[in-house]
Amino acid sequence: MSQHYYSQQPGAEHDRRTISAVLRGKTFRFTSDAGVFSKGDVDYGSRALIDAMEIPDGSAVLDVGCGYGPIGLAAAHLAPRGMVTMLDINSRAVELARENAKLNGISNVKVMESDILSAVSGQTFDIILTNPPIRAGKAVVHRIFEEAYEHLNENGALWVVIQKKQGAPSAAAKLEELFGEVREVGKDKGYRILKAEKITK
Ligand SMILES: C[S@@+](CC[C@H](N)C(=O)[O-])C[C@H]1O[C@@H](n2cnc3c(N)ncnc32)[C@H](O)[C@@H]1O
Repeated sequence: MSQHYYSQQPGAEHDRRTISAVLRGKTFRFTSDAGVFSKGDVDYGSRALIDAMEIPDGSAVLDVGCGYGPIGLAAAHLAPRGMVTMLDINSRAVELARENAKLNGISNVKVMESDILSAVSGQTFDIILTNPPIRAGKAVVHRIFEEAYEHLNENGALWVVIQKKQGAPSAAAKLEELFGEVREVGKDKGYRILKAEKITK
């Protein structure tokens, strides 16, 4: 069975642990496990995105590739009257994200197993957040961007964190092709935060 963090069913032996992290002023506890992304600590890039993201209360938010949940759960904390949908292809990550919502007393989330955005067909969102699975390949990352564009409301925004050396320039080019314009709204070490707004004229 595959051991990659982006597998549907990671075969790795369990190695559950609970870590804590302060995100946007709230102390979260996250249970992580072998076979999920960044199990030992909240990923530096995810933190950079969490620090930069603007989530107006009441927003319909989508976190694509939620892992054990730091980005989506931080968004749910920032928008208590909003609803955050969290998706991941990895069934272990999905279970952990559900568990972590409970562990942190967060109820305005839905967590679903999904290949890209397949589980939310027909739904649209105000904000889509992603720390994309670079190791799954460029085709997957570009499909996430394409499907995100399709699932955004008018004036909605896609926020992406990506390392410069892992393809930020090519991601920005793809986003520009889809959205017409993309802005770099944050920079932290080698990470770039890109924001693309869906403005139809
Ligand atoms: C870079 S990790 C980010 C995880 C999490 N957001 C975090 O901050 O820790 C990318 C995530 O995308 C998921 N993923 C990979 N391929 C996917 C796909 N085709 N559809 C949905 N999620 C996918 C992986 O399982 C992984 O959890």
